[in-house]
Amino acid sequence: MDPIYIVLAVLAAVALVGGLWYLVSRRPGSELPPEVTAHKPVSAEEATAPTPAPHATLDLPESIPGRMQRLRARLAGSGGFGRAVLSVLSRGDLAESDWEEIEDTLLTADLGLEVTTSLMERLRTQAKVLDTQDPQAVRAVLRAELLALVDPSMDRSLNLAKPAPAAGLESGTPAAAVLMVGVNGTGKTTTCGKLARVLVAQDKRVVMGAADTFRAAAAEQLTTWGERVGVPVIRSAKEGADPASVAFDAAQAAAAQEADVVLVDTAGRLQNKAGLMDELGKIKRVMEKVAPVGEILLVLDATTGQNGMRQAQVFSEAVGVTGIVLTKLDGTAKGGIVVTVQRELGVPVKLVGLGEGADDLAPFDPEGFVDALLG
Ligand SMILES: Nc1nc2c(ncn2[C@@H]2O[C@H](COP(=O)(O)OP(=O)(O)OP(=O)(O)O)[C@@H](O)[C@H]2O)c(=O)[nH]1
Repeated sequence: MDPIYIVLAVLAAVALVGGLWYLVSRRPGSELPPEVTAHKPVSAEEATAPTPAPHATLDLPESIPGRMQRLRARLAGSGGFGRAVLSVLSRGDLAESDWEEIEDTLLTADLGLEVTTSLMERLRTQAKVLDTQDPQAVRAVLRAELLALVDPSMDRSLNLAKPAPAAGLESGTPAAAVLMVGVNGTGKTTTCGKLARVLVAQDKRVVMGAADTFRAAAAEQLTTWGERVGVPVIRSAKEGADPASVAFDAAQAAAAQEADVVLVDTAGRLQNKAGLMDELGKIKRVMEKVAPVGEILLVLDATTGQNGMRQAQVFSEAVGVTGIVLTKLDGTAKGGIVVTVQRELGVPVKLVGLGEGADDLAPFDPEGFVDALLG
């Protein structure tokens, strides 16, 4: 064949393949997914507007019995100290070295000196009157003592009653407001998302506010949770925007939408107590232009032990805490922090976080907790 015909045939084949590729790449659905295209610039008004709840199938929590069973198993993993004390007590005829072993175990579990001392005294008294060879009797005594320390009489329900509107509220009905406070990294944003998920499953209408304006990723993280559970998120486009203004917008949007609950996430990075008091106090004050804030949850990382306790004190002085969320209980054998934090702050542990998963948040149940500690 003449070489000119060969060249022409090759050119024609190249043109045909190129044309086909162009047509296929223009077909609907073959464009890049939106998350890898550049972000459209957002105005401040657009950014503080609620993100629309998507209509796609929403992510709902696992059934309650399934969730509780899984959580109990995970909690049992954090309960090393209950089982350890039980096994020493069951030896019968305890020598001084056995009592020292019990004391060390209780202190290591973050029960604190005062609680450990009084628990040791009570256990010693009980051991004198009790047949410590009987494992069931020993277990019953230890269970009763631990339960008394955890205090089942405390009211652990979340205050989600609809508040009376403040005088300044122009329209709408205010939602029950929950403010999430705590040091950075303790799990505030995650807890907001997990809690929203539980409330949505209870048919409550929820709005979330991303008042953690310190870290842009925190607002992104909350928005992702909002999309998963079908909850609008109020946020600001600007990193470092005034958190109080975002919290106010969230409370007002929730009132306008007649939502049941508004959950507001905050930052916890302030270097000093005065700054923290100012910021949290201001957030609460401006939210109360819409309605009183019924629940201020202090989120504490259970693995931080006594250091976490110091932070807890600062937060509770900065803003009146009404309940504690103890996160990361799955990652510690120091379950004693439940007792310590309740005694020091005088407020109940209301929720516990037992993992990073969306369903790893549970109401705190004293009996279930103590049983898990004892294995
Ligand atoms: N194991 C475990 N991890 C948790 C739990 N709760 C939260 N986390 C993880 O802790 C890390 C921090 O959680 P965030 O929700 O971002 O914490 P934050 O307090 O909002 O942090 P800042 O936004 O920096 O203030 C994340 O990796 C979470 O997945 C829990 O109960 N157990």
